[in-house]
Amino acid sequence: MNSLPQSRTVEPAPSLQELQERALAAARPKAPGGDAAIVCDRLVRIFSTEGIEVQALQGLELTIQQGDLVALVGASGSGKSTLLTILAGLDVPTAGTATVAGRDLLEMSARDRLRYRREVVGFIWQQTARNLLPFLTAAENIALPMQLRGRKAGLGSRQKAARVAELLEALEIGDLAHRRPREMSGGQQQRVAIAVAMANNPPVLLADEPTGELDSETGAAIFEAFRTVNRELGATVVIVTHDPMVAGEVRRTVAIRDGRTSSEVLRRTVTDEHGEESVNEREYVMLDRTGRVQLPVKFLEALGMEHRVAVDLAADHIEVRPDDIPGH
Ligand SMILES: Nc1ncnc2c1ncn2[C@@H]1O[C@H](COP(=O)(O)OP(=O)(O)OP(=O)(O)O)[C@@H](O)[C@H]1O
Repeated sequence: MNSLPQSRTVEPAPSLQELQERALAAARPKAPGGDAAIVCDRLVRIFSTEGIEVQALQGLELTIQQGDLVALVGASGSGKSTLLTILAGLDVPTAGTATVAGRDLLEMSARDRLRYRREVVGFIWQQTARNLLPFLTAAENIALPMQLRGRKAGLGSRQKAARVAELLEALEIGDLAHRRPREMSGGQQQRVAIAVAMANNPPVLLADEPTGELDSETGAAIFEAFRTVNRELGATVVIVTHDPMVAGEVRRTVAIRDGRTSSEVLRRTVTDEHGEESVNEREYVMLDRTGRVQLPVKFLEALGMEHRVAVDLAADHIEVRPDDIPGH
């Protein structure tokens, strides 16, 4: 893992007018999360079954900017699907706040929730058969969410047909337009499912293990389809995955551990002085508002750290060392 190169550019001193404008901008009230597409703050979800409580989310914090393409990873049972179903409006958190495209997920009425699921988020399940209606063709499946939107809010029939054609072309599935799901492969069904999820042009697209039932080559093609949707249709895309290929291709991978976001890997393409491009990768851990961080297990194991560690403040960083007076 390499750290990002330090920039040595010296910026010219700002003018008085620029300083005044900056001060005014800083004083203006800000919307929570700025222009973020998704903001979760201290999100908690507790399931109670037969007197046993499971804390699936334990104060999760997450901000995803508009236009981002993010992979959510984590061990089985860490809370990924719970988070995704809350963001999809299919489940309600026990406590905390969650905002998607400006909608407060805890404050929505049943009617708002239905509209939210039709217009604000698109969702793709792992099970290919669950995403499409078996008796409709691909084109009919894609048109259906637009029809369900109702006459008042929806498009006219010519506009709907144009949108279906646009999605068929963008996802390169024009040849499947008149096929029913049973006449398509699993990968083809998932590409149609992405088109269905994007039919009403939602700002956010969520997918739970979308390549889980596919071989790696087909999975790569599906991932390319998500990239197309992100780049060409402008959707913010969040994919829960175990697939190392998917996690290795996105700009940002967020790891969830025990119901909290624990670490992140950010990737950037950097160009050196010879014009050579390379991917720079850096791992970050999350710092919550009480100052807690979850250090990577592999780091702790490498230095045999447990229970108590020594911390010191240096000029521009904090040092964490193994306990230097064990036994006290
Ligand atoms: N409806 C439910 N009722 C009771 N417990 C649940 C429910 N849904 C999830 N859980 C529990 O919450 C925890 C988190 O589950 P979740 O499905 O979110 O994990 P995950 O990270 O998506 O796992 P996987 O990768 O295996 O899908 C688990 O302990 C799970 O058993």
